[in-house]
Amino acid sequence: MQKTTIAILGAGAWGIALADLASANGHQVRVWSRRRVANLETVIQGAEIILSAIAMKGVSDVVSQIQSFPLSPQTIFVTATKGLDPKTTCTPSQIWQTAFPHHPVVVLSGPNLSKEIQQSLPAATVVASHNTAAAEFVQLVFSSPRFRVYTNPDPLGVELGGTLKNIIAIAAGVCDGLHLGTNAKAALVTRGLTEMVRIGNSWGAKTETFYGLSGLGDLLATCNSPLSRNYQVGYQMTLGQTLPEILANLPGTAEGVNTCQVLVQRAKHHNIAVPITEQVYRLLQGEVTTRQALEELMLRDIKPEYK
Ligand SMILES: NC(=O)C1=CN([C@@H]2O[C@H](COP(=O)(O)OP(=O)(O)OC[C@H]3O[C@@H](n4cnc5c(N)ncnc54)[C@H](O)[C@@H]3O)[C@@H](O)[C@H]2O)C=CC1
Ligand SMILES: O=C(CO)COP(=O)(O)O
Repeated sequence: MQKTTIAILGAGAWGIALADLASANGHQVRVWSRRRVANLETVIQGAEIILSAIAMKGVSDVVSQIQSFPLSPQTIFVTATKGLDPKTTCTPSQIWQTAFPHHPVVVLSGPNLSKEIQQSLPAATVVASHNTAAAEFVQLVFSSPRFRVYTNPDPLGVELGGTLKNIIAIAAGVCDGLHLGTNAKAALVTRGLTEMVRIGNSWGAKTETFYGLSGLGDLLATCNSPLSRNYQVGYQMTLGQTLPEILANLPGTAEGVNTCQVLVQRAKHHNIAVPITEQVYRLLQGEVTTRQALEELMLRDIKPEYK
């Protein structure tokens, strides 16, 4: 394909990994971060794709900065952030789409631990949009023999898969830290997926999306890897560290911590049962120990598997 100009916003682990993938495919890549000298307006000038790999806490601010700059009407926005806005509970793609209603917005999400991608290990991801042509264009830009990119027409489901699994990954870290065994881990991940589908459906996402790469795929990756920062938060809580201590030493962002808080609010408001999320929330708040959280989950009222 022809050379594309891509502006990558966010020079964290994921922004740099995506920049390297696009550069390796011969595209012209410019990276912006709040800590670099490059000016945001200059970086996005003339870009055919603006890809955001900014942590959730910075998304709204960067979106409003970009709103004041001139843009080509063809510019495609790609969002790779996995979080929820604490004020509005909106997803990052909803924030981008509201700010730029006439531009295509594509969600990029999948089982993509950046450290493995930086080691050139093979991986697959999903690009999802209501604008099929835009998703196919982004698919071409990033596809390579070591990065297999699928398209999907359910951006909300793809985005929520990547966002909601972070909470289950915290719980999985607890499960491994307490040495609860393989049966417990399988039960947690499976019931976690049920919880993700329940939340996703109430939001308007499709069930089948959660059984794909961006849902089950990302859940398997992050619930089974010490490379996942969210998993690390849960694991280290079993070692008796406090949340502020863990976060102070964590390499990068664990979005699940904030997502959990936002989700508990939203679930209460919409009357959705989220027992695992609730226990992770109470644990992060210091209201229960890891053992008490486990006990609360195991002693819930018995019920049918699907209801
Ligand atoms: N690292 C990974 O394996 C993957 C991460 N993600 C997601 O990508 C996002 C970024 O993750 P990482 O790069 O790993 O995190 P990181 O902590 O390494 O980097 C975060 C980036 O966001 C920027 N940022 C933070 N607050 C900001 C603000 N207020 N204004 C402007 N920029 C701000 C930082 O400067 C940095 O460039 C997260 O939502 C994460 O869930 C998604 C897939 C894989
Ligand atoms: O989302 C990820 C891999 O797909 C990265 O997970 P963590 O944010 O938990 O490190």
